[in-house]
Amino acid sequence: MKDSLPPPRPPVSADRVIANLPKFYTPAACLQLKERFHGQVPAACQRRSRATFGLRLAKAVVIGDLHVGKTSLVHRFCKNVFDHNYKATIGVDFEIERFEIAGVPFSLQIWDTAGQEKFKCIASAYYRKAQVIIIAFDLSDMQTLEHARQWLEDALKENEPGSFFLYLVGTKKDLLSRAACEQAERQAVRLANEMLAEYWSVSAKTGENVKAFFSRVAALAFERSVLLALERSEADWDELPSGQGCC
Ligand SMILES: Nc1nc2c(ncn2[C@@H]2O[C@H](COP(=O)(O)OP(=O)(O)OP(=O)(O)O)[C@@H](O)[C@H]2O)c(=O)[nH]1
Ligand SMILES: [Mg+2]
Repeated sequence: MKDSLPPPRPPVSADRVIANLPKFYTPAACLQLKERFHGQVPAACQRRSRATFGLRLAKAVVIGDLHVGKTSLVHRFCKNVFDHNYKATIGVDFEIERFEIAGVPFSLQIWDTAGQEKFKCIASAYYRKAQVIIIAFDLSDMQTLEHARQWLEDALKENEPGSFFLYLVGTKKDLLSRAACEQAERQAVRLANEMLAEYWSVSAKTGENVKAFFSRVAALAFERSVLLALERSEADWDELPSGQGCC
């Protein structure tokens, strides 16, 4: 009997433990202004807090022009590395990052896609059923921002509007002066508002805002999945024997 139990999961690292809703980058373009989880979320999680929850997962897909820094962003977050050399992504790649949010295990499956046109048809097959779409552009090459709308259209071919959280992320912040960055951000925030996206500026090279960004992504996806689960089956949820619910 004892042998059939799955081995216990190693604890998540301290910087993947999220107790409160991480803050937005700018109130000018954010998905939620509030700084706490929805009231029902901590309560629901606490009810099951001592249970061994089934692992919950959200799918996040990173898209955007070639060379904007999608792979670098994902590698900085998942492996804490940065490579100056450019190696184009072929098709797609993915990483899984484990979090503990409000005491509950939650994972982010991060799909890193190729920006090169010739790989687009392979990559777009992986957009489906994404809870999160991250459109990356290069702050030092504003042409890549102009293509963000097209990337959103591509994502909408595979997903219903409103079924995913949308983030617009300006990369390579380290390459710009403060004034140049502010100017680029003004343009990006305007577009983020039109697209109903949350805006972030990051640098994979220095690591600036990378953890904060992905923590925010994971926490908002988690909150939505708990609220949806509660909405869908409040009754089932309450009937589950302790230890078998999600939250
Ligand atoms: N200075 C600086 N360079 C960066 C940053 N992020 C990425 N780069 C560089 O930009 C180049 C492209 O980065 P990638 O992460 O490979 O770009 P990508 O978007 O994944 O490209 P594709 O896979 O072809 O779509 C590489 O030479 C990186 O070293 C950053 O934050 N700062
Ligand atoms: Mg890449």
